[in-house]
Amino acid sequence: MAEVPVGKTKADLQIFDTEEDLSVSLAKYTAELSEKFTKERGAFTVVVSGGSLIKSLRKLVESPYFDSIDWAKWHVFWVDERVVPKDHADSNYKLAYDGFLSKVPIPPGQVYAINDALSAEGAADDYETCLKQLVKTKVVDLLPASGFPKFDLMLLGMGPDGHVASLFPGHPLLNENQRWVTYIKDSPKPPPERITFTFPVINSAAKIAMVVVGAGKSDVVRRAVGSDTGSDMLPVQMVSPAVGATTWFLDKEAASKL
Ligand SMILES: O=C(O)[C@H](O)[C@@H](O)[C@H](O)[C@H](O)COP(=O)(O)O
Repeated sequence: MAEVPVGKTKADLQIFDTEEDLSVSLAKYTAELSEKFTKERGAFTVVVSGGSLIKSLRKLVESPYFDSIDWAKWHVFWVDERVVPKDHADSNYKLAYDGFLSKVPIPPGQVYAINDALSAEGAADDYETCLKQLVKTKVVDLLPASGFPKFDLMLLGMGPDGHVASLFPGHPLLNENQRWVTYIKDSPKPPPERITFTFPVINSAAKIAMVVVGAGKSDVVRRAVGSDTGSDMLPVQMVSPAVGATTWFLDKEAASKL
């Protein structure tokens, strides 16, 4: 595993021959963190994105992880969600439920979907209120230095334009530094209305896994973890945990321009 400078911090870089190999390693990494945080905190707070990431979590529902993980300690959140009903084809909840959550015994009350009856603004407020409550009850950790929630693990994907969560290149939301959860109504990637964690929350996480697969992302991977810094800072280049660590899981196509 190589350590490379990314933004202000260093990140571990793992490159796999195939996405299949990547998914095996991602399951091992996640299971080890589940054990560590469950032991340390009595809970494991996991944040997922939408997109291809969910498919790459498939090994967690297989042996040996299905049996060894203490699923009852898991609390699952979304780094971003589309403002659509939970049974809509565009829903990140539905994607994660169908591909992962329906196959593991996480207590349903510990799976924090957005309130799909609300507007984008209302759903962002509601999700932030829910997180604040969970910080109060110490289910979610707090990073005292930042005053933002410190999730144990964020499993993030990256778009071919370098977006993470629903934080898109050049968008004013990149500079949001007060809110924990905010909303966007003009997402360049459809559907347009979404809610998203902000950078201060992402960068307060204990561990971040950036999971990126395919040749279509190789240029942005080079900008993000290579020496090619370019002019404008891409959202993915702003992923820079204050006290935590980032691990990149790349297949060889995504890493082909490094
Ligand atoms: O709701 C979303 O659109 C996602 O959360 C988004 O941020 C995603 O993670 C990236 O776009 C990567 O998606 P792919 O891995 O499918 O390219």
